Amino acid sequence: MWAGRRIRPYCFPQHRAGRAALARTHDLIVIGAGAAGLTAAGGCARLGLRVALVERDRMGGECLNTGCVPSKALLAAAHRAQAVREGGRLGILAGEPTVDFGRVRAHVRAAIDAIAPHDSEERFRAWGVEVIRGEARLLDARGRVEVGGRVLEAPRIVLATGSRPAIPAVEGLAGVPFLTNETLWDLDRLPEHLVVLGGGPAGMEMAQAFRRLGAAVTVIASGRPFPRDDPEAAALVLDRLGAEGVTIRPETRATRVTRTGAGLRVETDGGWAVEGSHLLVAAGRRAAVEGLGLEAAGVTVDPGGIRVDARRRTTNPRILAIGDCRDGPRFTHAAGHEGTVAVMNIGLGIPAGVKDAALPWVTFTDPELAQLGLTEAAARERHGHVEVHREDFAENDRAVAEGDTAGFVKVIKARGRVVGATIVGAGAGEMVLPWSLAIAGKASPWAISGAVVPYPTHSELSKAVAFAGCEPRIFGPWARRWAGVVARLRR
Ligand SMILES: Cc1cc2nc3c(=O)[nH]c(=O)nc-3n(C[C@H](O)[C@H](O)[C@H](O)COP(=O)(O)OP(=O)(O)OC[C@H]3O[C@@H](n4cnc5c(N)ncnc54)[C@H](O)[C@@H]3O)c2cc1C
Ligand SMILES: NC(=O)c1ccc[n+]([C@@H]2O[C@H](COP(=O)([O-])OP(=O)(O)OC[C@H]3O[C@@H](n4cnc5c(N)ncnc54)[C@H](O)[C@@H]3O)[C@@H](O)[C@H]2O)c1
Repeated sequence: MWAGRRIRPYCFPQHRAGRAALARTHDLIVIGAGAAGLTAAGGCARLGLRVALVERDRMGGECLNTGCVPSKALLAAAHRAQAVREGGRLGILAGEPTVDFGRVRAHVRAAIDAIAPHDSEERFRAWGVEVIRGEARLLDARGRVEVGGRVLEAPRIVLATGSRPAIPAVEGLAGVPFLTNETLWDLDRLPEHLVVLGGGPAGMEMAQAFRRLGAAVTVIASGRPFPRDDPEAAALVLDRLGAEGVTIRPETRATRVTRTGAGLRVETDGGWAVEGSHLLVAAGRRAAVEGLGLEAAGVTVDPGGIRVDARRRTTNPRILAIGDCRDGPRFTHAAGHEGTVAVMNIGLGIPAGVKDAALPWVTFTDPELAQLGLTEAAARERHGHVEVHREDFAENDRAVAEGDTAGFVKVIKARGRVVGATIVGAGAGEMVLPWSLAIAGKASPWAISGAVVPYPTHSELSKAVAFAGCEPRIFGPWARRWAGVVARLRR
């Protein structure tokens, strides 16, 4: 990719001797020890750079402590409860499960504790990272950072400060005790009736988890639930949630929240209202940039987060912003990937950029909802004419044998290239890899269709949908003509 181009190293200028270089305490300062910051700090330290990693709270950030890990652990417990409930369909009669919420919580805690050493201070110190506990603040545009009275200085800074829950402007909300992903895990009993504000992945995953654990759940979403996903795939998940008893009010905006004797009451713009015991606000995110000194450092913040280019440089090119704090998609794998891009830019001087074309995301409801690249609608808007190939789970022997046939794989091509894939169904998240490679141009549908895939697996769906696109060529006029010649020679 870089052949023939003169590479201007984007690494620390060790060659620049003199006062400024000597005053520098580090080669790189990383602020925030979540998925993004840990990847950047660890990678650069392992290349031999002097790295400071500043964290004001828990190592591992949101994903480990209040996001992906606890939510997936809670969903796992909820899915077990549902499997017990639904066993009768396959002849296993167990009835309504007893949910011991204390033990569910212990399972969630144990999952966090088991993964925590991976993100621990000890692990990063062993790689040579100086882990500093405290709140960091940029002092100027030159690369000076203050933490607890100590001033650090480095030629490059990586901002990886993550995001916080966005609290919508709803009358009365500030006056009632509501939950967010930061406090949800402290609940010591199952809510009787959880009202969820927000129909994105965070709200919908928790809606299904709490419903399956036995709570009544109502979701209020100001727009279409799963707003970024393929509507047909989203409808399939919404149908399942509805069948399980989750009440969903789409296109409904919460306007007022008041306390009631036992809980709270949420009023909405349509005049409809609901009373619940608990309220979970999962209405999007805002970049965590308060008090960070961005103005002094010449770093611009847009409404969606810190403004960055493809290399994740901010408006101050010495300062990169990666992960949830910048404007863009907010996922752990995106944060980690951007950490790697930072290592390439800062550690190796390679001007690598982030390519979003094959970005996957998965919502871990049951059925799972996975999207890579463009949805069908987005592809039509961008490319005009598109080719769509689809295979239903109902056609897959494994899905039939397991009695779980809701779902499909849809692959979207534009000008012969795969530009997007939607997978909804059991284990959809585990099926993204071939399509990620196809969108990145590293595997062709032809290669996927020719792979030998074990029977019976859901992976056969990917092979089948790839084959559907190749079928006209395989059994087309040229192949038939050639087969005719071969047959005539043998007759
Ligand atoms: C409920 C929920 C479930 C999720 N599930 C998934 C999932 O299944 N898959 C997925 O891909 N994504 C998921 N996400 C999104 C994922 O958690 C985030 O995209 C990811 O954690 C972002 O990582 P990050 O490193 O950018 O930020 P963070 O993990 O938020 O880390 C930022 C760190 O910076 C620290 N910090 C901030 N300011 C300062 C400062 N001034 N000084 C020092 N330290 C500072 C913070 O304390 C924090 O530790 C989920 C999110 C939520 C809310
Ligand atoms: N499986 C995953 O990868 C996963 C899971 C959870 C969260 N996340 C990430 O975490 C972040 C946060 O997720 P999220 O679901 O909170 O955000 P989101 O932006 O995806 O969804 C926000 C939802 O809140 C609704 N909303 C906003 N204001 C409202 C109001 N006043 N009344 C009613 N509804 C309102 C919107 O209509 C939308 O449905 C996202 O960036 C997401 O990518 C990822």
